[in-house]
Amino acid sequence: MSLPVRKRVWRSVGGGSVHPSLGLSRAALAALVVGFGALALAGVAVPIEAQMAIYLVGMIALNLPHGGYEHFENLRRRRPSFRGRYVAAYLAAIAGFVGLFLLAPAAGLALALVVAMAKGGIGGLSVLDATVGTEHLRTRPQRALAAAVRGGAVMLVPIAFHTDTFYAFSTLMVGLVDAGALAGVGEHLDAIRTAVLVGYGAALAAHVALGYVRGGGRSWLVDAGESVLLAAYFAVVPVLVAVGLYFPFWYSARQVARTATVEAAPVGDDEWDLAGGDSASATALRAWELMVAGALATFAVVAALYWAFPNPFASSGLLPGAVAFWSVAISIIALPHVVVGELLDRERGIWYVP
Ligand SMILES: CC1=C(/C=C/C(C)=C/C=C/C(C)=C/C=O)C(C)(C)CCC1
Repeated sequence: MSLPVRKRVWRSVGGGSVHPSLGLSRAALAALVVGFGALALAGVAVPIEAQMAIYLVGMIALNLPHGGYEHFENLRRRRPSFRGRYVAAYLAAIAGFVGLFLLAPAAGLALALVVAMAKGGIGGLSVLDATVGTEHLRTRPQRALAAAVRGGAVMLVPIAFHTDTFYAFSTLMVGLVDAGALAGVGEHLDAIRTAVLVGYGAALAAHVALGYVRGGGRSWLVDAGESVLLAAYFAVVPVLVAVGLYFPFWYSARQVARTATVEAAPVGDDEWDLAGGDSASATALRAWELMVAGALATFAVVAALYWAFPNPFASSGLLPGAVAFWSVAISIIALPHVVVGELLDRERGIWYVP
């Protein structure tokens, strides 16, 4: 028996035509698995400086504008009063997360990992809902497991397969406030690695098996294939490159596919359209103005975060310091993406699927 979630119907609404970025995202990840797998087999190590540069370009230049665009798309045709509440809740969530990180940096780091996993997991499931359908996911717990497996690939798999790099950069991240906050964790790394490996492996196997038992079919095959591809990608590709390219080349590309697939469905009230206009050029100009305003607002938030942390670059060099700062900053900015944009927005949600 299937349980309704909101007004969602857990099936494709796209009438069979799915945006090409869905296929491209799969091809990109598979190519990276093969490429980095071959490098590893040949004993070639990718310099850490190059990895950090790839991470920063992927996460700042490519991922950030897409995050802003998702909010624009969500708010575009909503009532002004709703937009006002949304922005207020957004800023409150950011302030709360900063407070937590300042008071308890290890808990703040844990929340940052949860935010990255929730964005990848819940956002990824919505793409599946809209494009391929999710008939094989019959119950709420089964859907939660599906989201946890997709999201868990992003942070749990790297903990198990790139443990030392993960720990080193985690230490830098808490170092924005307290360089010693993770000192006690170092001696337990082997145990943590084993627990994560066993736990994640069991969750992945249970997810694939349950989907088969609960109906199988094409949606199960796609879901199982993508879940295994994500796990392989984060196991094989070095963690900074993997996370830095996952968000633009998988997350963002696939949300474009979701948007394109549900475009035909009613998405709000044209009366309030932020980008409305009498001509195509008037609409383009308004969209441009909104993008510039959004960029300046984001810059102001990032500047405030830089000012709020006692050691914004973790007392480290430019590249590692920037990776640590940006990872904390983007997680703080992305918390409301999940909480305000999806969980509190009962009417529609940022990963809208009718
Ligand atoms: C802990 C840790 C990392 C954490 C990254 C995070 C937490 C990224 C969050 C991204 C988000 C939320 C993007 C949203 O669009 C790194 C830098 C990969 C390196 C390894 C250790």
